[in-house]
Amino acid sequence: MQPRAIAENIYWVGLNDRQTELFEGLWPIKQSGVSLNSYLILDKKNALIDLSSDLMSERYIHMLEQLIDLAKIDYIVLNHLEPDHTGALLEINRMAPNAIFLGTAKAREIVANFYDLKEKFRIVADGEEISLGSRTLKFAAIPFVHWPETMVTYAMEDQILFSCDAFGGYGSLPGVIFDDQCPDMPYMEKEALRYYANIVAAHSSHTKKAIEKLANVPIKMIAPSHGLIWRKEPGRILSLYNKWADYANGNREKAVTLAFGSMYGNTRQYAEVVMQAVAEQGLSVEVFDINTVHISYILPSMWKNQGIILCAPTYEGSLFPIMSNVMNMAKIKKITNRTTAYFGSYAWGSMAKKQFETYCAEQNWTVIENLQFFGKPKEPEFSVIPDFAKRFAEAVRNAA
Ligand SMILES: Cc1cc2nc3c(=O)[nH]c(=O)nc-3n(C[C@H](O)[C@H](O)[C@H](O)COP(=O)(O)O)c2cc1C
Repeated sequence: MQPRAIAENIYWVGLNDRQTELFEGLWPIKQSGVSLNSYLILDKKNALIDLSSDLMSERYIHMLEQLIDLAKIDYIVLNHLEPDHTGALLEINRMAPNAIFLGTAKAREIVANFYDLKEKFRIVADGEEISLGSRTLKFAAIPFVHWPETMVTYAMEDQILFSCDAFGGYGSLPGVIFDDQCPDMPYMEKEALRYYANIVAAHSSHTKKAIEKLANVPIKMIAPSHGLIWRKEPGRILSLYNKWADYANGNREKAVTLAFGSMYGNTRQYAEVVMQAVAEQGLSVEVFDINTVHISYILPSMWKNQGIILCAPTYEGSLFPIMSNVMNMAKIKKITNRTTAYFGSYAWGSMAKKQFETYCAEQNWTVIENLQFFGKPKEPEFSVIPDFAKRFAEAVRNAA
């Protein structure tokens, strides 16, 4: 894509990353892609806000050169030091010798260690303002959304919030950059939730604090570092992030995530019947076959839903390893206080039940059922499902 003006003399200089298979080495983005948004403000002093990855530096520099001689850049604002925004830093630094980097004190520490860049860095305080000439930039620290050094930059006269990873989402930009131009908002919002659950969710209390800190700031536009620029409805992405952050504390959807894995079909067959019974209790059930569906796509469902049912067999004395990965990731992402159940097949002896119990105690998950069956599920195991579904639905509905 080519640079686009988002306001007078303020440009989006972003790129779609369609090459990276796994964002952060973990999260599949091959199908959705992700945009790496950077912004250039031309004024008496010229400022660049966030950069791009090392993979993209050549194309990124080419984009910038359409707008400015890089030697004329005065400030480079580093809202966040993750390498998807800073990989191009050394190359840019070489081509923009007159630029001073701006960031928090923590950003200075990180930049010194990641890029050996110790000179040319000016620490900006929380709330500090810098005049570019006709425009003023104001900086606000939002630590741990999602690294400790993170801040946002606010263009005061234009009321544009350059929010970096906050309020961002996966999904490459579909030839347009604004929310009001996007042909498929439900898709972009779904990808924003996946991004939230994968990247931000574990830091939800900090996200809430950031949203509260920004509550009285008049915002006409939110320009994040990934995904669409929110021009028509900046309040929309703010309220979505607020809702998603609130799921950490309760008020989750009265709905169910059912994740199952199976080697030979016994557990899968049982999971299908459980799914049907729970759905017949009037709860919406989102089902994931963990053998093939990446955890990245399961986490958003687990994050928003109160009910989580896990079905997996025993493997080498333990829970099926892919299920252990699902549970471990849920733990890392601080998915706590859920209503849950486990079902799984085994053949000669198993610690799976016990492991599930221990896990639930740690995560403060309320266990409604924890049941194993020998080989193929049979009538006694099937007969308990209707009563389980009733108790489970009730517990989900009554959860705070
Ligand atoms: C590699 C392998 C390791 C297994 N390890 C155990 C085990 O340690 N304990 C056990 O009770 N069953 C074990 N089983 C048996 C499975 O748990 C059993 O076949 C179960 O019915 C599989 O469920 P599924 O059809 O849903 O895959 C193992 C099976 C395989 C293939």
